[in-house]
Amino acid sequence: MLLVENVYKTFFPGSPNEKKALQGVSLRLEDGDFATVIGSNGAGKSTLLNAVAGVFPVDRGRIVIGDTDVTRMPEHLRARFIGRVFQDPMMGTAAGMQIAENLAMAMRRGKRLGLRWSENAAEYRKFRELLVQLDLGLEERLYSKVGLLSGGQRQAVTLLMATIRRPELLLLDEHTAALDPKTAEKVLAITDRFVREGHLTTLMITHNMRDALRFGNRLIMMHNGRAIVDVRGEEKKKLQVADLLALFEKASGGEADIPDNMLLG
Ligand SMILES: Nc1ncnc2c1ncn2[C@@H]1O[C@H](COP(=O)(O)OP(=O)(O)OP(=O)(O)O)[C@@H](O)[C@H]1O
Repeated sequence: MLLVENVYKTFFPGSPNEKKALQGVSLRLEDGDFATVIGSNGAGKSTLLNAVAGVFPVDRGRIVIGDTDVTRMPEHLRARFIGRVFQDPMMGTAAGMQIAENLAMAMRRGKRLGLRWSENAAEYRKFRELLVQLDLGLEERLYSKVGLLSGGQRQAVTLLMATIRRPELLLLDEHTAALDPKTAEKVLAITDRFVREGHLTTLMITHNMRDALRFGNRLIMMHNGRAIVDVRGEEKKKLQVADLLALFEKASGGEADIPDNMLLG
């Protein structure tokens, strides 16, 4: 469960560069909810994910993950509840380490690495099985350095790392935007499978309206630092891109610019 209650965040307050990024955003995800998040450029989507992850303190409001009020919890402690995948495939993995070492690190999130941490045969068997699920042939490359993988392969490994120990919450910030369309499709399919099978509570930012409609059981639209539309279930299933554009227009009072990359999706 994720509760975001009336959260505000202003960057550089009181200065000429003041930016009100979140202006009373509220939303609640139930266990297993998979919400896609769309919105115009600068709507506050990434800021929302960063606020939830604890990258910076919020000015007002409350954030609860599961049973824990994390509003004042520092990012490194919050990390034990959260799996994250960023847009940049270089960010989630350690390039100089093997795939197996990266996965071993993710298994021990927040714990000390034991002396024999890289020699656990049972664990390596498990890694191999998990890599088979990705269907990218990576099970044969357990000992390859992650830096040698393609962007899509790296994102898939990052996704595995983010979910290898079931997180209370999975945050995906345009995690396929930097990939070519075919690879993006593959990583999205893996994402969808992991989220469904793990019944993971998930927030996925996307610029692609089609993806926002195809995936998840909830769709949240942000504008001016607020969640202005929240459709779910059957209502979401019936939505088409044209309906989404109309909703966007109406909910933003006609003032939101729809980015081209959102339309192209
Ligand atoms: N760390 C920061 N310091 C200062 N301003 C920031 C910071 N992070 C975000 N902002 C500003 O807050 C506003 C919201 O940004 P945010 O990145 O959350 O939007 P977004 O909806 O993710 O947009 P996009 O689709 O363009 O990525 C923007 O005006 C942005 O410039």
